[in-house]
Amino acid sequence: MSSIIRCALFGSRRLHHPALNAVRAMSASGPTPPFTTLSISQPATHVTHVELHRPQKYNSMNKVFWSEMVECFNQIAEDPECRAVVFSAAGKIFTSGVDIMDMAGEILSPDGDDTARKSWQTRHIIIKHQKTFSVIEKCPKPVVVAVQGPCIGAGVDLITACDIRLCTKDAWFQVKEVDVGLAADVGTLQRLPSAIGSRSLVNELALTARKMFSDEAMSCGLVSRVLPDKETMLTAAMEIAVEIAARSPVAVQGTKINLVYSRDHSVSESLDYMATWNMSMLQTNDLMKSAQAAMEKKNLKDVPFSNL
Ligand SMILES: CCC/C=C/C=C/C(=O)SCCNC(=O)CCNC(=O)[C@H](O)C(C)(C)COP(=O)(O)OP(=O)(O)OC[C@H]1O[C@@H](n2cnc3c(N)ncnc32)[C@H](O)[C@@H]1OP(=O)(O)O
Repeated sequence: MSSIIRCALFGSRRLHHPALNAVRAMSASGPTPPFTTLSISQPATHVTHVELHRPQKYNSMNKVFWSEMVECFNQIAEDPECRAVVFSAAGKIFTSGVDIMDMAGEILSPDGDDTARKSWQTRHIIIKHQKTFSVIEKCPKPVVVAVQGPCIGAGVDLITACDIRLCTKDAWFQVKEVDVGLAADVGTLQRLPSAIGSRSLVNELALTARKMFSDEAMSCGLVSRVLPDKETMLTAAMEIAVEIAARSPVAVQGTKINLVYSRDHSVSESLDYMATWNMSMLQTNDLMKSAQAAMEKKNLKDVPFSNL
């Protein structure tokens, strides 16, 4: 386990279920050093909570956020203690997207003596920023995201890289990029179509930048639940994360990896990948432990699975 995550975890109270107690432990007072935009805690066994913490700046994404996310999720991916993640944002606004004041210089004035060099540098910058959300998808631990209020621009890029999306009744989503003169370039156009399922709706949202409110987000499948307020939503997110974390990490992480793979490949390729995956993963002790617990009608939360 990395020193940053360890410090974050052991610095916070170690609570177990029920989810409500865990949610109380989730209200962070500020970012967890050395991070300056993220607060990390362990509200329940094997569950890591990552909170975007710039509420005074509408949780906008400044330069340091884009690299801290990569550092944070790479550490979570490597942390055998973590089996599920809740991602949320402090305050009343989930995010207002990219921090326009902090980021404009980097995006609009790339270094380079000529167009070729400036273009090369710009390409490098875009790819670097794409990694900020791709790390969520590449992390084998499932990520439950909880959205309250506005989720704008890069916020949509972020949530579409997560595995399970919940929101509050007052949440709204906006693919804002065309309003600020650019085509969204860090994940929305690539991931939103499979998150929603209707190409026509994705096209409408991305081409007009109209706001989509929580009832429509629910009916089109962008979120799987709408909760009345933030506390109820965080409780629900925690309950889901605790359920996931109670199950075999071999089964859970294999499921996430194969779900992501099958989204991007044919059924035939995905079945082939699955067979290769499970030819070794079926040899886990967790299979027998889980089957025995099912036969004995035992709660999986009481079955000890080794860390992966
Ligand atoms: C290579 C990287 C690629 C990444 C691309 C990402 C693209 C995007 O994210 S596009 C979206 C960019 N964001 C916006 O356009 C911001 C939209 N903001 C809003 O819609 C509203 O501000 C909001 C709904 C969040 C809040 O509305 P409210 O009426 O409550 O407040 P305002 O008076 O509008 O704003 C208050 C001050 O906050 C400043 N602000 C808000 N958002 C941002 C932001 N993203 N970046 C920087 N500053 C922001 C706003 O300018 C006001 O400042 P001031 O006038 O100094 O009080």
